[in-house]
Amino acid sequence: MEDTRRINVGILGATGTVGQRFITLLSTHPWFVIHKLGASPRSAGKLYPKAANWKQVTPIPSAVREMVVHECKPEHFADCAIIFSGLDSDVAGDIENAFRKAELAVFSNAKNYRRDPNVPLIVPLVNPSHLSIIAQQQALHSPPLSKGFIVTNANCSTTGIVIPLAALEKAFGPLEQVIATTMQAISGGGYPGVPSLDILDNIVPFISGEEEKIEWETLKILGGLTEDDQGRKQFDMHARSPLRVSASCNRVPVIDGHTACVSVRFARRPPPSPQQVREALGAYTADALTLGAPSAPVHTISVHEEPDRPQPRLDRYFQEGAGVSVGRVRQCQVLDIKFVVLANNVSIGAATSSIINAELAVLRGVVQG
Ligand SMILES: NC(=O)C1=CN([C@@H]2O[C@H](COP(=O)(O)OP(=O)(O)OC[C@H]3O[C@@H](n4cnc5c(N)ncnc54)[C@H](OP(=O)(O)O)[C@@H]3O)[C@@H](O)[C@H]2O)C=CC1
Ligand SMILES: N[C@@H](CC(=O)OP(=O)(O)O)C(=O)O
Repeated sequence: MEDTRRINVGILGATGTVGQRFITLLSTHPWFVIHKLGASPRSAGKLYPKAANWKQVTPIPSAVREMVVHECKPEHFADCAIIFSGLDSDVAGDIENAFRKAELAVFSNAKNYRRDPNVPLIVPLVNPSHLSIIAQQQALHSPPLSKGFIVTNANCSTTGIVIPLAALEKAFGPLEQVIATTMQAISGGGYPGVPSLDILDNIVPFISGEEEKIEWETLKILGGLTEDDQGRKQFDMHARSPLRVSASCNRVPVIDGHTACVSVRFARRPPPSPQQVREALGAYTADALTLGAPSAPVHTISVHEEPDRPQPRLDRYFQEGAGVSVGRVRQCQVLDIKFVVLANNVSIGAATSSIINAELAVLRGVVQG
């Protein structure tokens, strides 16, 4: 039977890089209907095409061409069941909290609440079960909430790295050590981003705060959600694995698509062979797909045999940007296995993850339409 649900959604930061991707994806979504748009006071009151410096390859969808942009105040969004946030992190903390307090369900791309012990940090192709902490977040809020909550998705580089790691952990047990070196696209910094004179003909070997985020977020995502003696849920970074992560981050002259070279040591000895790793990665199916999330990719990981893949220009649209591409799986002479992974930072690294997270929350009955 056809699923005919229609759920009104609002987009905060609708004029930005991630906000534009939200609009493009949501304009054809089977359940979600774009109902309200929000951005800064500079954009508020303007028709969307006047407020946004549209940078997508497809035109502004007709659904938003006549919409007026609002200030990001909950009263303008009261008739939305879901709020997607692509807000600048300088303002996301206070605004998202105000929306939660107003009993709105917020799905955020910003970093502000990722470390909150009652906020799930969800890469939808990895740990959707962490949505179960929402009830505790609502109960511990002052005053307690019945519908409002915040769910975050991960940093875009973390997302690309953690998906193959989850597949390896599922197939071969706990991981002990991970060393990752990223080559991150310019779009990761939002628009206009790094000045052209800094990034053309160049590599910038520093992205503020990025290495710490990859090293910490990976542990929260792959870690377990355990209960203490009083039945209180808590994220246990090492419940499932004794993992330690080291990241080095670089900005490179690529428009979209974050690449990472990753080396892994497994806890179990002997470790799997490169061929076993290839097979496990290719066989990985995210629970989000089996649970019925409409935006979940049919194939989570594309495994390349060619020696020169993945490449951002060729592989960033795999599964419309919702899957990740892995290649160069081989033995590592220091740890066990090494490979290269590419993820579309503005799709599965940002808007697509938020959208799948919201779909999963709807399927769990945490959000009502
Ligand atoms: N780009 C990426 O690949 C990824 C980004 N993220 C995160 O997503 C968020 C958005 O990133 P991105 O789209 O790149 O950033 P942009 O700078 O492109 O967009 C920021 C958005 O925030 C709005 N904004 C700024 N100030 C205010 C304010 N005072 N009140 C309300 N709205 C405001 C802007 O509105 P206006 O146009 O009116 O100024 C704009 O819509 C960030 O937190 C970022 O860290 C996460 C993963 C990946
Ligand atoms: N810092 C990332 C993008 C980003 O905004 O990350 P975060 O959501 O963790 O702040 C990049 O530059 O590619």
